[in-house]
Amino acid sequence: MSREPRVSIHPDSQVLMAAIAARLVTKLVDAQDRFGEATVVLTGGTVGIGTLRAVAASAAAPAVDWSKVNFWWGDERFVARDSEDRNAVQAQQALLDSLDLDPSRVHIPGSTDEFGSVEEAAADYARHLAEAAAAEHAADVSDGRPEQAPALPRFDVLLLGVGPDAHVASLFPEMAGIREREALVVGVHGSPKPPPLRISLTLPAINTAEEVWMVVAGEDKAGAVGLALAGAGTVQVPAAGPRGRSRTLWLIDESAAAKVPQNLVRKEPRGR
Ligand SMILES: O=C1O[C@H](COP(=O)(O)O)[C@@H](O)[C@H](O)[C@H]1O
Repeated sequence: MSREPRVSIHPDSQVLMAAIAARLVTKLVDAQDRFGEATVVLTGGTVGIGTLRAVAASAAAPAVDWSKVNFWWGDERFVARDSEDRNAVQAQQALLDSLDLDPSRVHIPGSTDEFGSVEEAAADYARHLAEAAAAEHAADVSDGRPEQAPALPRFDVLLLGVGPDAHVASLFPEMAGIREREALVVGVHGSPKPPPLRISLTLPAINTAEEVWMVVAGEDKAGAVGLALAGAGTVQVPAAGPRGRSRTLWLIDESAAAKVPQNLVRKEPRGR
């Protein structure tokens, strides 16, 4: 499979979110068949949270063993733990609270209730990721070879919304986070979109995912989507940077697709 993006265009945002939900359920079931568990990295934003609502409404959702799904977040807002601004709080309300999850598999970045600075919360999230990676590695290495554990667990699928300014996760144009090439998690100061303090995976972390799904709807996103797919620079257009190891999918609606280069367009039939 190619790391180059593939674009699937859906008639409107409702059809889009139902289609992403169906794909996500299938992906999680497939990963559980293969590995005995599945790992998803969630996004905030309109389509990200709407997709979780669509999963909650899906007749296929019980096909997933939700107690064996590992949840991580691509970014989180550094505010109080129960703030409605938190991507995790929105995800819990949309879906997670209605599922029979294993709480030890739900990895929410820290909040102002636990940490005095966004850097401490980012370091803690990186530590959690490394611990999960080490545990996964220990379970995998059966022949006793002393290989070094990776710093990140396997991400089967990683979802990303895109802002009108082309930000992904909390990596904003021209800011330090999108320029980061070493750290896997960063603390973000001065986010142009409130709230100003955030924790984010970086591109080096995002691009370890097996599949990256860019989930976008609305005409206010058309410019960002068009630039990202036309190959703009990642620092100026962060949405141009994400690449899954085996697949990069842009799942978008017609309004968001208005400026997509024609050679990349593939329209999904209504209802998919
Ligand atoms: O702030 C954020 O924004 C983006 C996109 O949000 P949208 O409401 O414009 O769809 C989101 O993907 C990201 O996770 C979030 O923290």
